[in-house]
Amino acid sequence: MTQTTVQSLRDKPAVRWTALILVALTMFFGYMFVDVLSPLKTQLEETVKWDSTIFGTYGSSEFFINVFCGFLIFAGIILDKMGVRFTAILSGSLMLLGAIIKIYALSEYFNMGGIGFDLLNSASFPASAKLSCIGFALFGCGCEMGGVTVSRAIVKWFQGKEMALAMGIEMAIARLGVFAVFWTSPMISKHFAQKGEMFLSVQAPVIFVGILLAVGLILYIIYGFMDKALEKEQGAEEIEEEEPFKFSDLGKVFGSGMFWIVALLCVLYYSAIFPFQKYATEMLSSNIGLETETAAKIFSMFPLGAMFITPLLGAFLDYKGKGATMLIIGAVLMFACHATFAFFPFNEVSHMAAVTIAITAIVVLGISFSLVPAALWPSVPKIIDNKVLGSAYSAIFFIQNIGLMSVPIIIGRILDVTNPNVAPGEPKNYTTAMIVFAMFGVAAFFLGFVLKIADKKKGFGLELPNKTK
Ligand SMILES: NCCCC[C@H](N)C(=O)NCC(=O)O
Repeated sequence: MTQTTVQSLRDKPAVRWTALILVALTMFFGYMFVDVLSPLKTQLEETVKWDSTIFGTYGSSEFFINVFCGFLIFAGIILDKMGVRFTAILSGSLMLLGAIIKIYALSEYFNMGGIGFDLLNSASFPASAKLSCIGFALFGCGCEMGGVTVSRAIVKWFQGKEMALAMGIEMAIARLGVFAVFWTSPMISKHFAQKGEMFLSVQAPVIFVGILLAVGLILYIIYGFMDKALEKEQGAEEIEEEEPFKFSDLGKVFGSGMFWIVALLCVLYYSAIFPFQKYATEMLSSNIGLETETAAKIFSMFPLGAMFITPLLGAFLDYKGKGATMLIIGAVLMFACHATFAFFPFNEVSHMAAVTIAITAIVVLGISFSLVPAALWPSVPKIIDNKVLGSAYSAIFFIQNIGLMSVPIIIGRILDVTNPNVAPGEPKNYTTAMIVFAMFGVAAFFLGFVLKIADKKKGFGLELPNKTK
């Protein structure tokens, strides 16, 4: 007798990978938006008078609502209660709304006294920066909510299959967004600066990525149809993730010691990555004496390297394991890169040698940024009950966001204090700032060890492969 097995949508590779591409592309546009102004720090200093502290506050503002209003916790609750497709569309809408506000904040019309300018303007903090912060904070709600939702969507489609590979590819696509924006943003900016359109030189890159975010929202809506079809098909089948959210879930998450180790490792590691991205272009220009466009292109190798290696490491983790070890090595490499920029005497070697060493350090950071995310995120389902996974990712992001919010302000302040007489646009001394970034690597390294020991004792399987069939 022959038996026919009915394939579910998630069993069809073409369908589940299409679902992945749809959600990942929106994150691609989101990550472009996150760093759209990062390569333009010097131009912002000259055009809209943002000093390093203001720029740092702007960088931090992405996380204001997530941290101060605990939005990320709500995001987890919304995700658990309303499901992936509602949350995806909500997050895409918030990202777009934030982008529109930021576009307005950087417009010539607004900065020449347009609606809301007088209300927001003050000598110490320009209106353009305040309104950009408001827009970026709303965008940040959407982007982080999107991140949690995408992780959840991947678990939904890929659990027991190529889950780490899928997460790795999703992150690789997001990294490609960072790479893309470090090329396009200075190019668009230069085009308008050469025409003497100074406001457009900082606003046009934001408009460009804002349009991409509108496309991203459409992709989330299309994903929503796929998600609905999957749910309809699964019907009354037991679906673990569909359990309604209960507040006691948060207690379960926060009560787990392993959760805290992972969350602290995450905040320490990422605090030396995303905030660094905001300053990297100016740091490279200052340390090596490069033009903004060239410095941004050198830095773009960081996400590019991470993009190629993350999926490979995801696949390695699926088939071979060694997640905790990967986290430790990633922390060491991150320290090595930041320490190089803190201590290497770039001005005492030839320009060629300085550029080569800078590129090598950036590539090393890229490898680190492949190892850690590829191992960290797929580890969460191993230490946390599936039923509270949405809340767990949100809680980790919440703790991570506290670091991502604080560090840019701290670095901005350090730069202003350690460069008291440096005129806008002039090279800055980045030594102290880079030492701070390097210290995060040291702390992450120790936590990686704690995690590995705890895993060995409790047997969560962080060093084991993911693939079950
Ligand atoms: N918006 C930029 C920061 C994204 C932080 C996000 N919570 C995250 O950790 N994403 C995972 C990653 O490795 O990019």
